[in-house]
Amino acid sequence: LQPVEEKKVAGPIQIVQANEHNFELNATALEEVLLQKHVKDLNVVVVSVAGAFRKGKSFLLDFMLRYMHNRDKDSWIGGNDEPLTGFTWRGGCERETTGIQVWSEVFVVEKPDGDKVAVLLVDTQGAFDSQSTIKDSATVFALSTMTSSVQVYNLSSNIQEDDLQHLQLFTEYGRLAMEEVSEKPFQSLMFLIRDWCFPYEFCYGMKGGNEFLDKRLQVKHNQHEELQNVRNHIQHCFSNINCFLLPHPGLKVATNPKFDGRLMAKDVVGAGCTRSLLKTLQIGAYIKIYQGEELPHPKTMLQATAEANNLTAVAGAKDLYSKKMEQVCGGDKPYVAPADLKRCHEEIRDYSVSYFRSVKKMGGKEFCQRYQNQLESELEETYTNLSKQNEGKNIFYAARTPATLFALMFITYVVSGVTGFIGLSTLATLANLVMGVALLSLCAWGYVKYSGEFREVGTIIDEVAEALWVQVGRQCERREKSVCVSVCVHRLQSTGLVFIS
Ligand SMILES: Nc1nc2c(ncn2[C@@H]2O[C@H](COP(=O)(O)OP(=O)(O)OP(=O)(O)O)[C@@H](O)[C@H]2O)c(=O)[nH]1
Ligand SMILES: [Mg+2]
Repeated sequence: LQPVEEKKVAGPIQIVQANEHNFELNATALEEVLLQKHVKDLNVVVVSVAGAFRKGKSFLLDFMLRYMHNRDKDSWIGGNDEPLTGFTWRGGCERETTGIQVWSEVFVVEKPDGDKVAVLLVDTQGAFDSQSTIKDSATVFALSTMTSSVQVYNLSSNIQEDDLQHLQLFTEYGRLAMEEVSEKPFQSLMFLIRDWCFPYEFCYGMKGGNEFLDKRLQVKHNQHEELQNVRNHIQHCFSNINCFLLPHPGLKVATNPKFDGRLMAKDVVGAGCTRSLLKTLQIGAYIKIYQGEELPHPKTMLQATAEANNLTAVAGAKDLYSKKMEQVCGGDKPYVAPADLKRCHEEIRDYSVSYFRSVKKMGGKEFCQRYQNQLESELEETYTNLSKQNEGKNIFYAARTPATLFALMFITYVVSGVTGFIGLSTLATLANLVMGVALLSLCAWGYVKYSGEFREVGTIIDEVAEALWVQVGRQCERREKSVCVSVCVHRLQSTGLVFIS
């Protein structure tokens, strides 16, 4: 590839570079191509070719280049001895084109209405090669679809259902990155079917192609929903959809040169002539979106299905757990002893985990184990919530706060009486103050519980009362223990067997 500055001879320019599953835009190179003097003020028609790798995309673009150079001549297709040059293409099974390339020469074409437009040819990295992830393929396809006036979807021999499914996935990925999602986010799509072998059913070219496409994209009432969805999605994504059937180059092109590329090139160039220069430059903005982490990652079919299987099994197991626990400690069930609740939880948890394990899932052992761990921790969380709910049903538990406050009031009342009587007036005032606060808190707590307003205040009072309760409980326990120990010591001493100092 040649740098733009030294561009004397036209050639391919790498505008999107693929580095280790990351795509970077060479904005300067693109600007230089588009800001050439003779095209600066014209609308740009971007024609891009995308599809699976090794299917003759670059080869086709080179014929388009030939056509653009010789479109006034009759023999544009070139002689048998002329080697095909332009975007690099080659035979073999390994991928050739990477990232996105544009042809440095922008062709000025006059539309039938006399307006001039600049035509930019774009070659893209083939999808599904062995070095690209689904995300890489989706990114290249989506970027080229978003920025092109005509996206040529290069297919081999037929339109298969998986071709439509991939188109749906990739265009959805494109739509995600676009901010304003208008009804039809993309311009024209052309299915280009290479090596068409059934001219006796649908004749080669645009007419046969469109008839064939109508049949393929037809939505029927008795069709499965999945098939209808794919078709509706594609129809809703592009303002214009066409199809072109191309014969095998080895057989027909040589004998009937007026047919193949020329017709198609004319149609491609004639379509969607309104895209502006600005729109093309939006590639930069889109690339940033794809470099970020906001968009969901497209996945392989197996991975997506395995995730869906596992998530459904997790949801089923959780549902099972909730239903069974509902029967034990649901909203309308009375308080359960915490130990019993724990035992039930453990039984039901094991049951729902074994349900999860019994569901047939894709993805392998390790993958499923991850979801099982997730299920187990979610069940523990649900159990914690359920046991809190259960505690709330214990009326003694619920009465803890008012009981503590009452006790506090009673104690401070007695203390203030006694201290006042023996003349410790400061202590008596302090005790009175505490009693007042306790009374106020009790009133506030009662109001919160009755009205459901100011719940934060209620929570604070509950927490303070709980702390007091726990503290007093511990003190009592300690006292009980020390009494026990002293009783034991006393008994032992009285036996005369042990001497304890
Ligand atoms: N069967 C068949 N082969 C073709 C056709 N057009 C080109 N080829 C051959 O396909 C091979 C690959 O051509 P390329 O143009 O490099 O393919 P590509 O799709 O750009 O490949 P990548 O850049 O790797 O994605 C070459 O050997 C071509 O001769 C066609 O219409 N039918
Ligand atoms: Mg190529």
